Amino acid sequence: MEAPPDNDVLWARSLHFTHPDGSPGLSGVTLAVREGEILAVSGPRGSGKTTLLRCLSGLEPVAEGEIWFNSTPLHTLGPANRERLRRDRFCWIGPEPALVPELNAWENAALPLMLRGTSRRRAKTTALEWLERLDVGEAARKLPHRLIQSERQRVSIARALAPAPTVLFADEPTAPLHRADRGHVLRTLTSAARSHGITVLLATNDPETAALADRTVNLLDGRPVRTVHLPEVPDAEGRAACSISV
Ligand SMILES: Nc1ncnc2c1ncn2[C@@H]1O[C@H](COP(=O)(O)OP(=O)(O)OP(=O)(O)O)[C@@H](O)[C@H]1O
Repeated sequence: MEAPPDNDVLWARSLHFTHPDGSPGLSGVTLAVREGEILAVSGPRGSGKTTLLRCLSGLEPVAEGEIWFNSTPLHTLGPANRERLRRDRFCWIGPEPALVPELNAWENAALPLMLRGTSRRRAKTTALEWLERLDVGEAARKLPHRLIQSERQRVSIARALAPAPTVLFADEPTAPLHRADRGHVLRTLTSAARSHGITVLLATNDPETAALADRTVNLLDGRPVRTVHLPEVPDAEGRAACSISV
């Protein structure tokens, strides 16, 4: 078992994952993510993007393969240590906002900071700054049920960025937003990541979203594929691009 190169913050080798009901999830995924990199994980619906992010973040233990976070082997950590690592170093944004219903917007956004030991006062200041940046500052004192879906998602994004995690896992983070709002929220997310050196894994099947990343890994049926561009051919059956497994 060999630790990954120093400049890779996350490194996975030959990951295999099968869902509890026997459905195939991942078959032999190998990838490296550099520190501060924004990596898009792209592919059609059901190609395994969410599964890959869940495995890399330690939410799902893999059946086979290795996952390294810096020099820590995630694949051999017990549940308590995995949980601690996830709390202290990772943040997650899902396609649906998942806020604590009893806490207002700023308290939700401040929660990960307080769990990491930041004082309530400092956590509140930081949370309010992030809510402002994401255009939901005015909703800071509202409970989640008084917010519309897109506001709740902005609060989820503020909550994920506020602690400046080492790695941010963002699974279709702008799915609940109107198309017109997506650009602003994604730019806020990517510029925050770049200015704070946050490494981002961004699952998306939207090419415009993937274009904001430094690099894209394409998945198909739980394995990475490479898109090969072929020269245009005049015949009607010719294809300009195809994908091959690598
Ligand atoms: N909990 C589960 N139990 C069984 N099969 C699952 C489970 N979650 C996902 N799958 C299956 O695993 C495959 C990969 O799903 P996954 O959600 O990772 O894909 P995805 O690329 O993120 O899709 P989407 O774009 O729709 O979110 C799919 O065939 C899916 O039906």
